[in-house]
Amino acid sequence: MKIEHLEKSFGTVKVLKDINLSVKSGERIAILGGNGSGKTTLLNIINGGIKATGGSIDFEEMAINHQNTAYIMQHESLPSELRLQEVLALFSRDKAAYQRGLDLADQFDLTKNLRKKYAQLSGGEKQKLLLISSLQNQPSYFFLDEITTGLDYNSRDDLLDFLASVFEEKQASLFLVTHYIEEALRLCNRFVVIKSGKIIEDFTKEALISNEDSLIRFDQEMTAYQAYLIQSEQHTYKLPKALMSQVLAHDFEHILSYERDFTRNLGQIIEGA
Ligand SMILES: Nc1ncnc2c1ncn2[C@@H]1O[C@H](COP(=O)(O)OP(=O)(O)OP(=O)(O)O)[C@@H](O)[C@H]1O
Repeated sequence: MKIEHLEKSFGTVKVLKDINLSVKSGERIAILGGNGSGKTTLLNIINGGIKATGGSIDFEEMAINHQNTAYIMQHESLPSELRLQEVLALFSRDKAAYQRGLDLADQFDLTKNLRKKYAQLSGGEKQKLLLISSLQNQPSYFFLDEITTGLDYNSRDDLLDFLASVFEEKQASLFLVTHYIEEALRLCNRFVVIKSGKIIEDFTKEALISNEDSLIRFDQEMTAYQAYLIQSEQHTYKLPKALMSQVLAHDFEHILSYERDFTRNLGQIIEGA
């Protein structure tokens, strides 16, 4: 897919400016940036939800349509009276997909809630249901916008592991909007940073590992997200500086396990508090 000189204005306000991006099938792109930088708007234009006001997108061999796409938005919701089981039935493409949905519900500990209405589910359970209802149809293209917000630590960890295995098994393409560095590192192989509607960084995981300049810029851009990760749980924990020295030492695998352990430990502290 080739995006050239893409622009989007709402009224007189230009929120995306001269976006240029070439995307290969199977790339998993994290779209990062501060609040209001234009991430969701870009995601919505690529998946056809809204129209750009300038520039072009040539999808080339990427045939994105309703059948092969998982599209999960921030704060998405379903009719409150629908039961969990009914949601799976409604969204499944065929019988096999419905069965996959039930199996996934089991895997995510939702079987006990099958007859509960959507309105009766907790925030995290609603989010899991939204994901399962898409995953059951085995999509090839994923548009995921802040999908783990509201999940507890273990559910988030399980979900990321599960999505990582889905992406490994299937050469799926992913556009992921997230504020969590750990999530981006675990799921994506390319990182695009947007600031005030412009792409200011665009690098692959390999470049991130091998190029110290990228690492330093990544560090600068990511500082806000690391703080967000902690603040979002209303705790005053700070991510130790040691993490960044690991990044600079290119010890990538260590960072991943470190962040995972850190997140898990923090989860235990909060749950035990
Ligand atoms: N329908 C709309 N009408 C007017 N302005 C809009 C509309 N949708 C988005 N905007 C504005 O466009 C800018 C970019 O919004 P967008 O939702 O893309 O940001 P974001 O990077 O996803 O932010 P966040 O991290 O807070 O979710 C914001 O200033 C927002 O207020």
